[in-house]
Amino acid sequence: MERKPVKNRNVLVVGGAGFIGSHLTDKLLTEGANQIIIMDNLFIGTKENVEQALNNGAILHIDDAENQEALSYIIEKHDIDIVFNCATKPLNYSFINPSNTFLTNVVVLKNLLELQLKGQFQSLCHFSSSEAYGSSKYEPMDEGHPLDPQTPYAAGKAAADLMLRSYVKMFDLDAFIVRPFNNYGPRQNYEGPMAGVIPLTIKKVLEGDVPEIHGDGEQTRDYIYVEDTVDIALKTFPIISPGESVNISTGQQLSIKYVVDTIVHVMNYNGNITRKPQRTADVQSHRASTEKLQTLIGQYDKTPFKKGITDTVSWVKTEKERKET
Ligand SMILES: Cc1cn([C@H]2C[C@H](O)[C@@H](COP(=O)(O)OP(=O)(O)O[C@H]3O[C@H](CO)[C@@H](O)[C@H](O)[C@H]3O)O2)c(=O)[nH]c1=O
Repeated sequence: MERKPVKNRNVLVVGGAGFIGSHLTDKLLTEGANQIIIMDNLFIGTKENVEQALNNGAILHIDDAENQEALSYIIEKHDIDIVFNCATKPLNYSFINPSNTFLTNVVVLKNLLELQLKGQFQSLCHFSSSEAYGSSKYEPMDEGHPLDPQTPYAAGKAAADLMLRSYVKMFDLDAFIVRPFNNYGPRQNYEGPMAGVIPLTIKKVLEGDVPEIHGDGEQTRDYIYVEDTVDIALKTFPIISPGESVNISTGQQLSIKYVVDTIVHVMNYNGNITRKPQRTADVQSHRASTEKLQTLIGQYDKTPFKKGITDTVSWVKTEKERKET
């Protein structure tokens, strides 16, 4: 399968002002996409995330992709060729509003598939999540690993994946799935109950608060730096077949205890670390197989974890200072 790359094409990034979406938008600019359109409801995304992209010619529509009419209007207006779907609600929002989290993950993709079926655009790259696998049944987890979601967030991701595959089989659409494992890096939300362990720990240390480890800290994740994720997604874009999925990860398993220890070490923090009960329905262990990714794009030098953490700490610091002045 050969798909024309993004250069000179009109691209829509749904959820393009969010964490992964905004980095993807930046990367699309450097890859020479023609028009770059961002659609975001700013639920968790921010205008600041795309400030630079907007200065470089990207266009932002603040609107909700759960509204099919609004989505259709944007796609038609800008004569979109390719859609990247990065829209989602945070996993931790599952605790506050489970049905809404589930539905966002399903409805946005459903709308996109319906519009693609009507011929409104050519190609669809859907950003799913490793969470759709649930805890590992075996490791390394390849793309054939069962989908066994443990949260409504993950159930929405899994349902969306199945819907995409069925539309490809039945209607021969040009749509595929990239499956990032845990992303971290600049622009990841560090505020409040929806923040992930890396940005929240950094924020706590900066504010003189005590970082927390949930459970025994032995649960593992496969962390990848966000700029690597979007670079890899665009490298796979021209070659991955419709209906296929590919893991985006390092294949390196880190315990949460190791993650928190690395952050406090980088930040020279010698204070306490509190233990909290393990989060309900938490994934216990994740380690991805990167075999398929390597077959597609070859060897890829990923950002070393400590370097990625150092850059993330710098970003949170600068961002907090900017907000406080
Ligand atoms: C916020 C926080 C979390 N934890 C624990 C809970 C989990 O066992 C582990 C990782 O939690 P989180 O950082 O929330 O990440 P996780 O549950 O893996 O989910 C993330 O990664 C998923 C996979 O990329 C994404 O689909 C989700 O949107 C994203 O939220 O760290 C702590 O030990 N301390 C903390 O302060």
